[in-house]
Amino acid sequence: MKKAIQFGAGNIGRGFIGALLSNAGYHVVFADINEQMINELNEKKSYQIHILDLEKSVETITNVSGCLSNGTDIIDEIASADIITTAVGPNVLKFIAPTIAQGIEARRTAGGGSLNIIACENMVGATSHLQEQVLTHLSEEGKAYADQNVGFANCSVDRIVPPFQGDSILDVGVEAFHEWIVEEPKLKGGTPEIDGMKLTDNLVAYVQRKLFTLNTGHAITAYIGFLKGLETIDQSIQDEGVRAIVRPAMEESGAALVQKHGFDAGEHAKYIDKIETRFKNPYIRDEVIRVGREPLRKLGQADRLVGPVKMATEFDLGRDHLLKGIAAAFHYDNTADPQSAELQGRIQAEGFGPVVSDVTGFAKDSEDYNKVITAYEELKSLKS
Ligand SMILES: NC(=O)c1ccc[n+]([C@@H]2O[C@H](COP(=O)([O-])OP(=O)(O)OC[C@H]3O[C@@H](n4cnc5c(N)ncnc54)[C@H](O)[C@@H]3O)[C@@H](O)[C@H]2O)c1
Ligand SMILES: O=P(O)(O)OC[C@@H](O)[C@@H](O)[C@H](O)[C@H](O)CO
Repeated sequence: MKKAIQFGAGNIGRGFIGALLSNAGYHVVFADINEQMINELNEKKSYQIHILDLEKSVETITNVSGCLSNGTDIIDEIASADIITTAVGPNVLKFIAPTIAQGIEARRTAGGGSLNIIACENMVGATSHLQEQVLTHLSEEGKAYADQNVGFANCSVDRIVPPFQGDSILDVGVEAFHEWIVEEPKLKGGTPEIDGMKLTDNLVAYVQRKLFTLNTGHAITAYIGFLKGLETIDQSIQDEGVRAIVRPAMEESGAALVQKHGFDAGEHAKYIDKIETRFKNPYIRDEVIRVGREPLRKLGQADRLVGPVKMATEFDLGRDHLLKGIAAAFHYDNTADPQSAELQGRIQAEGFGPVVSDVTGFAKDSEDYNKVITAYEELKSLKS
């Protein structure tokens, strides 16, 4: 039987990618540092996915097991796997890279064949980033082997999967919508047959379309909602004041995406409509603190907030609402989130202006910089 390793037995790992792989006939080994989750997977060997949408249903996922990602068994698992996927968070890829490299070396020694690795993270070029990290841990022979036998394919991954309270810690609650688009030319040893995996040779367009529309709108909904004292995404997007920033922000990034990648403007407007409907889903409880998590990552220069501003700038297009969204992110003050605490600490210690320039790359007194400073002041009136 084919074997898949899914690094990260969290929401998207169990709620989407692991499930697709299991349904495609793979035995799925979830690799995680969460011992309780791993023990439970090995004991129950199955879990349930609750589709929480207008039409509800329950899907049972079988043929799964668990393995500690920081133990020793994982090396043998990698040596004999057909596909490796990850959903651990972009900042964690560097921690799993040495393990993947050891597994590739073991595979080489054992004379193993082709393997594909796909990092399913909200980040442009996540797999290429993982590949760079893995290469630093490989011997020269390991690098040559990987070059011949290991495909590192980027992807775009889309399904809203917030934390869920089920009968077992393994159960997940998901929206019905899902989209996984994988960069076909990078795959090695033929294309794996996985229902629900779409293939493209133009991945950057699809990753940016998703990250700069859904995740842009999601993050701005979370940050403005948080400022207004709202708890969930659906509450926030139903608030007219929040929607009045989020919708035009998605339209601004949309105009830039249409210019950049040649998407059909009418189709893109429908894509935005669908995303807004997904945010309004009343059957899932998605807290603004999950969607707003790690604000420094989200403010990164290729990420969902600054990324579309740069793209709009490239085509000399409007970006005022995106800039308001950036200002809202700088207001995100949640002591339970280490990156929020770091951001607020920096603003206190260094002053707001220097932090804006440093984090966003907007030059002091540039148009975008000045608009963020003004919006930051204006948004103070929303604070609950
Ligand atoms: N949840 C969603 O709606 C969603 C949708 C699309 C993409 N994503 C992306 O998927 C990734 C994971 O998000 P999530 O919501 O599933 O997060 P999550 O916190 O639910 O899951 C992350 C998992 O990674 C595990 N982990 C942490 N360090 C690890 C390590 N060193 N080795 C192995 N496992 C480790 C954690 O224990 C956890 O189980 C992120 O990049 C996120 O942007 C999430
Ligand atoms: O996972 P993050 O922190 O990059 O972003 C939070 C949410 O926007 C994200 O998880 C979405 O739910 C997901 O990208 C939907 O496909």
